[in-house]
Amino acid sequence: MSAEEILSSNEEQYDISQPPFRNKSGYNSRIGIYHSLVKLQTKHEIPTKPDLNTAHFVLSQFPQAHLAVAKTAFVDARTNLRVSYSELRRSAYSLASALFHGLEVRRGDVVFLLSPNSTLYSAICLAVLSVGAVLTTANPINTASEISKQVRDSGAKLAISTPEELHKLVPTGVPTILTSRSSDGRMLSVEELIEGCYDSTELPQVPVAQSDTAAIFYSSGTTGVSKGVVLTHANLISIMRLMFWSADVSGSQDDIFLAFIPMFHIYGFVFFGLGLLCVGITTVLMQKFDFQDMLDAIQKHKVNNVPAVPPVILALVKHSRKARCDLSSLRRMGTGAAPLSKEVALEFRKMFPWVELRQGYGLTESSGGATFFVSDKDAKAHPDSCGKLIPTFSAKVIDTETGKPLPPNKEGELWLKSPTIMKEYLGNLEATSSTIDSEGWLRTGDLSYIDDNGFVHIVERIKELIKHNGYQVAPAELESVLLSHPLIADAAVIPLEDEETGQIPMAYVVRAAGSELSEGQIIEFVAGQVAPYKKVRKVSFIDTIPKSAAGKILRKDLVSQSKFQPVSKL
Ligand SMILES: CC(C)(COP(=O)(O)OP(=O)(O)OC[C@H]1O[C@@H](n2cnc3c(N)ncnc32)[C@H](O)[C@@H]1OP(=O)(O)O)[C@@H](O)C(=O)NCCC(=O)NCCSC(=O)/C=C/c1ccc(O)cc1
Repeated sequence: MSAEEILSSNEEQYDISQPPFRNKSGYNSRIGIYHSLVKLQTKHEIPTKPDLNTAHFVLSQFPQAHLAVAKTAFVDARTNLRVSYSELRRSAYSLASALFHGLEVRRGDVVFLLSPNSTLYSAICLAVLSVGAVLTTANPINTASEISKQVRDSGAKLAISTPEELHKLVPTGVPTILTSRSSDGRMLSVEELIEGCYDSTELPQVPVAQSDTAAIFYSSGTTGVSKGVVLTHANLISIMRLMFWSADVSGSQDDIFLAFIPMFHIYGFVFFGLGLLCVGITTVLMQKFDFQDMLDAIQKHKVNNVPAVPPVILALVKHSRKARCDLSSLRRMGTGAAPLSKEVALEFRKMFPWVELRQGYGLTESSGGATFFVSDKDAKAHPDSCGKLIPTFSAKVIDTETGKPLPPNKEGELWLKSPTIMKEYLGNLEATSSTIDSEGWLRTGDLSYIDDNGFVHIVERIKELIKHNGYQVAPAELESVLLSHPLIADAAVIPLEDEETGQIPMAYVVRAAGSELSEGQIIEFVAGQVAPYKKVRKVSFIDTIPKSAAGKILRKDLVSQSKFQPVSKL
C-alpha cells in the first residue's frame, strides 16, 4: 500500500471528530482500532508526490537561512572539525555525481556502508539515495563472516568502508571504496571523490518512485536470524516528516544534539543521518560511545539534547556525581530501543530536574518511530509508558489467544499501521507474511496495552529477542554458532536480566557424551565468531533442552530456571 493510500484510508475509517473517538484513548470500539489523535499541521504533512526521492526531499528541507550563514550541521566531538549545511550539500552533490557518472552506480544497485558515525556519513547516505541506489549499513564491529553474510544477502554491488574495516570486506570480493584516503593511495576514497572534478552544484537527474526501495537495515524481527528490512523512499520520507513534527512539538528546533547512537541502525539513521538535517539543528558527533567522553562533549559543546538508550540513562544516574562535569546545558534526553525502568526514570528526574526525559518506542520495521511524548509533563506523569501513537499511526492490541482486538487497558500483541511500515523482509516471503498481514498491519512481537488516555505501555517481548545495550541479539543465531561446536550436542540461548546493559545472552548447553567442555571455552568459542555485543556471557550445563512436542525450544522454562541461579557476569 502506498503512503497516500494508507493516509487516505486512515482519514476515511477514522474520522476523529466523530464518535466513538470522543475518548482520549483514540480507541474505536466498532472496529477495534486505536488511532493517533494528533492531526498534522500543513507544514508537517507527508508529501505524496509519487516520484519523490528521500535525498532530494531531505536536501530541499535544508533551511535557506542556514545555507546562507553556513550554519554547522556536524561537529566532530574529538577533532572539532565542523561541517556546515552548505558543505554537506556540496559533498552530497559531488559524491552523487561521482557515484553516478564515475562509478556507474544505478537505480536499484545496493551500496553497503561500513563505518561508525562520522561527519561524512550523511553525505554518503544522501549521495547513494539520490541516484536511486539502495543503502545498506552495518555495525563496523561485526565479524568478517557476519559482514559477508549481509553483503551476499543484500546483493551489494559496491561497498564503502573505513580503512580500518576494509579487511572484513576483502573476502567478499565486492568492489570497495574507502571513506578516507588510503595511506598508499592505491584505493579510491570518498574524500577524493568529493574533492574531485565532479559536479557539486546539482544532483544527477535519476527518476525514482517513492515506492522504490531506498534502504535495507538488518533486524532480527520477531523471530530467528537477521533479516533485511526493506524500507522505501515513501517510508523514509514519512519518518523524516514525523521527525520534523517531533522536533517542533518538543521545542527542540534550536537544540544542539549529541550523537553517539550509531547511524548504522535505524534509530541513529533517522535522527542524525537524515532526520534532524530537515530541522536544521547542529549535531555533535561521537564516533564511539565512552561515558567520560560523552560528559566532556556535553560540557564543551553546550549540548542540549541527547537521544540515548536505557544503559546510558542508568550510567548518568550512577556515575555522573563522581565525574566532574557541567551538565547545565542539557535540556532534553530521549530513550528508546529497550525499556527504561520506572525507578531509573524517577531517579534521573530527581538528579537532573532541569532535564526533560522522553521515552519513545520504534522498530526498524516501522522506520524507527511509533510512539512519542509531546509534553514532558505527560512523560513525567507516565514513567512506565513510552508515549502516545505519533501522527499517521494506527494500532491494534490483539489478544494472543483469540486473535481479537482488545479495548484500553487490556494486554495483547501490539500491531501497527502507518506509512512508515516496511515493505517486506528481503527475499523472505514467509517471514514477511507472518509479520505483515494483507491489510498492512505489522505485528510487533511486543506485548502491550494502551490506557484510557492513549498512552502505550510495552509489557514484555513476545518475540524471541535479547536486547543488550539496545542492540538486538537473536537467540537462534547464537544457537547455530553453539551447535557448530563438535562437543556441543544441543543448546538454547535466553535473555538474562542485567542491571547495566538490560539483558545478556545466556546459553544452556548439553555437552556431547564424554565431553568436559568448560563455560570459559564455550564463551571464547562464540566470541570468536560474533560481534562483541552478541557474546554469550554466561553458560549453564543441562541434560536436555526443554522442547515442545513440535520441537520448539521452551525458552520461558529456561528463563524461569535461570532466575534461581547465581550469576557472575563475565
Ligand atoms: C552507547 C551504547 C549503549 C554502549 O556503548 P559501548 O559501551 O561501547 O558498548 P557496545 O554495545 O557498543 O559495545 C559492545 C562491545 O563491543 C566492544 N567494542 C565497541 N567498539 C569496538 C570496536 N571498535 N572494536 C572492538 N570492540 C568494540 C565494546 O568494548 C563492548 O565489548 P564488551 O566489553 O565485551 O561488552 C551502545 O551499545 C549503543 O549505542 N547502543 C544503541 C544501539 C542502538 O542504536 N539500537 C537501536 C536499534 S533500532 C531501534 O531499536 C529503534 C528504536 C527507537 C526508539 C524510539 C525512537 O523514538 C526511535 C527509535
